[in-house]
Amino acid sequence: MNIAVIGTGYVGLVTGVSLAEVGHHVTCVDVDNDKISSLRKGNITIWEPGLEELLQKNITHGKLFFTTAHAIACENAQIIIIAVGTPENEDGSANLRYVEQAIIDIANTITHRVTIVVKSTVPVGTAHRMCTILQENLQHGVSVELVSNPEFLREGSAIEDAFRGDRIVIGADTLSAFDVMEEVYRPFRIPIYKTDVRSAEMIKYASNAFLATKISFINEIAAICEQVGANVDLVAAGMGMDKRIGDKFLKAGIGFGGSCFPKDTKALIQMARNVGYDFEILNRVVEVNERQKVLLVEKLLERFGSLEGKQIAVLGLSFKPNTNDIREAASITITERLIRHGAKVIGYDPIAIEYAKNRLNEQMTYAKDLEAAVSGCDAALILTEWDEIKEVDVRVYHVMKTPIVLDGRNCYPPEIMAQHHIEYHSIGRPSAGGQYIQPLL
Ligand SMILES: NC(=O)C1=CN([C@@H]2O[C@H](COP(=O)(O)OP(=O)(O)OC[C@H]3O[C@@H](n4cnc5c(N)ncnc54)[C@H](O)[C@@H]3O)[C@@H](O)[C@H]2O)C=CC1
Ligand SMILES: O=C(O)[C@H]1O[C@H](OP(=O)(O)OP(=O)(O)OC[C@H]2O[C@@H](n3ccc(=O)[nH]c3=O)[C@H](O)[C@@H]2O)[C@H](O)[C@@H](O)[C@@H]1O
Repeated sequence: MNIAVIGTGYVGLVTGVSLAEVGHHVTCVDVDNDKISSLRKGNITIWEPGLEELLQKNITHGKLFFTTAHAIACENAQIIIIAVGTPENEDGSANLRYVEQAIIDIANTITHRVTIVVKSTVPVGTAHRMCTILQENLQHGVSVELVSNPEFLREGSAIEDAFRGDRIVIGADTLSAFDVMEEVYRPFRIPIYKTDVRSAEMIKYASNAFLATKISFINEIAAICEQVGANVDLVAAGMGMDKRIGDKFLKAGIGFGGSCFPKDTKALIQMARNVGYDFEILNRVVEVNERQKVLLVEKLLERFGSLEGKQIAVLGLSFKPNTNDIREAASITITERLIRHGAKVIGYDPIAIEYAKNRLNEQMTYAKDLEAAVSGCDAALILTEWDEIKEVDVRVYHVMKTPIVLDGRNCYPPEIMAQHHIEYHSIGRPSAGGQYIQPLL
């Protein structure tokens, strides 16, 4: 099929590449000239394992094209997928100006019947509202169908998610729209869940909010574990063995970041507020997360009293491993706070440094590797559980002025750190690690 994708951010690009990979003819359009010229050369801006190779392969095979002209992208398209950003407004609600502009761009361009797919995360009712705007701006005689098809991929494993996701959600009002979407996604062999448009829009927010709730829940359990001498990792493993609970998204740490959980939780709270409902649990999920993000700084202040003149290494800058994305990463809040308390901060990340440089506090400096980062430091904070950090020989911390490690991602067994005489503070675990008894299966 001929498919146009509007917006070549993270989601638009992964969508374009994966649809081309299964044999569709895809043209991606973006208003950002630099992005398009870089993508045409086969270069990606947000690093993702395997993405650049698939991009280059599909460009070379003539299945994937990039343009800045909506008319070129939409000319022969049977499907137009909207994958533009929906950032946060000041009050937490979703800002729809890019989606609205994309709809106008489409309306100004198409001269034939087409199915328009909203993949951007949008509040319930948006697709129907966009349909009205579209009808008002369409050229005479053209008819369109509007479909909601929210995206569930995760950064860092987007290719895996695109080809092996748990479900594809399609919200539509007509059987013909479902038929078209089934044709688009049939090659992926992923279960398709068909529903009405508004429910599809809500599935996206409810899913992200539920996952965020699991994270804040386990972080609260971690806070209690620290007080009562239990080990949150062992608790989560034991809970996760119950299939009704599941073992995913129960990793305690320094809270959730990234371009979606923080904004989507707030947007759902706002969506509820607009209809007079106070989403109490979700309010608390967000509050717990704000507290969790600065927990390591609190622990550091408790340990040192003052951070004035202290040299602190920050290990891991991206919001999670396997991406160079630092949007809403804990590293932003933590480095700001450390610098405000008078600390000197030196950062290290396996791949996010270049991306981080313009976005983190300008007083921060960067190291070429982990050893250089911690060398001579008063303390090291671990913010992202990169394999490189988890698998390092922990004796590297002996090059510090004082080997004090505050681990926001529970990367090491506390016993090992104790054996190597490293002062070690992690999340929700007693410093001796707690007793681990293998379950009898
Ligand atoms: N980043 C992620 O992992 C996920 C994001 N989502 C959702 O997908 C949507 C897109 O997210 P990202 O890709 O991260 O956004 P992004 O903000 O990184 O990229 C959006 C792109 O759209 C382009 N654009 C804006 N208006 C345009 C127009 N009228 N015509 C053509 N191009 C236009 C921008 O220049 C930009 O390159 C959001 O609603 C987000 O919530 C959903 C699942 C995962
Ligand atoms: O809507 C979106 O944009 C996407 O948001 C998340 O994906 P993503 O933000 O890429 O990353 P996650 O793996 O979900 O991690 C988000 C944050 O939660 C944190 N996290 C995750 C899991 C966990 O157990 N504990 C925990 O603290 C991570 O460190 C990270 O900061 C969802 O997992 C995707 O399904 C969704 O499509």
